[in-house]
Amino acid sequence: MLWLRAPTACSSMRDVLIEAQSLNRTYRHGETQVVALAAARFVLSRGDRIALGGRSGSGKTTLLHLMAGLDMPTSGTIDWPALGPRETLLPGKISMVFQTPSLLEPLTVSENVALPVLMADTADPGVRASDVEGAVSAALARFGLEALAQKLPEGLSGGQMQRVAMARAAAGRPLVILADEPTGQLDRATGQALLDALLAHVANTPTALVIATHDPAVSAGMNTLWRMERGVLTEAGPTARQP
Ligand SMILES: Nc1ncnc2c1ncn2[C@@H]1O[C@H](COP(=O)(O)OP(=O)(O)OP(=O)(O)O)[C@@H](O)[C@H]1O
Repeated sequence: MLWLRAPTACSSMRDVLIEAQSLNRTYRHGETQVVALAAARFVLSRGDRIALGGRSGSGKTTLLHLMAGLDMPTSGTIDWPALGPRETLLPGKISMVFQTPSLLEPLTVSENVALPVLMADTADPGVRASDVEGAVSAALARFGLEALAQKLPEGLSGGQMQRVAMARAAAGRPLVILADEPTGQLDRATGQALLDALLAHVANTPTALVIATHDPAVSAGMNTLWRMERGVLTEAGPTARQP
């Protein structure tokens, strides 16, 4: 089933962060084609909390990369009405937590968290250095990383690296955070703590979250379920959290 949640009367194009129509992504291996995303339609609005479920290989990473503007569709359209052109999205307006380790090895935890905030600020010279420091300190505190701030990634556990990646994605307060199975390598308690910190960080803000996950506990923390099945995206409905 294809679907589109159209902007409602009380929402406007300023509320629509990402909108896609007939979005396709096909990978080619010589003569073979893999349809990773087929005719997807969706709207992501301010404040949305989306859990993106689906089996391994169903197309979740492909969808997240298209939403972030990291990849181009084979056909169809994707737009960021409230965010601007694709080349301006990362890392200030949209941030990504990748499935695989992505910290920069020569930089400390603190520097890794600061990097996207600094990169985003280059487009906004009005932001002061103290604002960057404040954003980094707040993110380190939020994700329980203060004691690790001066460590290099090589001295961290996998779970700690994932916390740093999440703090890095959240520090600059982007309008969209896309996270690709951020708790996949963590035990349940650690994963829940990471999700709780993220939800607390974005509480009462317009930031929209889309989290690809196989973890029912993560899905339960979101408001809406999207499901991928062999490249087909459906909205599976509200989670238990939704009134
Ligand atoms: N760069 C690529 N080149 C060729 N095929 C790819 C590429 N990336 C993904 N695919 C294929 O596209 C399909 C969707 O992959 P994708 O990584 O988006 O799924 P996923 O749901 O994120 O999987 P997982 O849960 O295992 O991360 C799979 O069949 C995969 O093999």
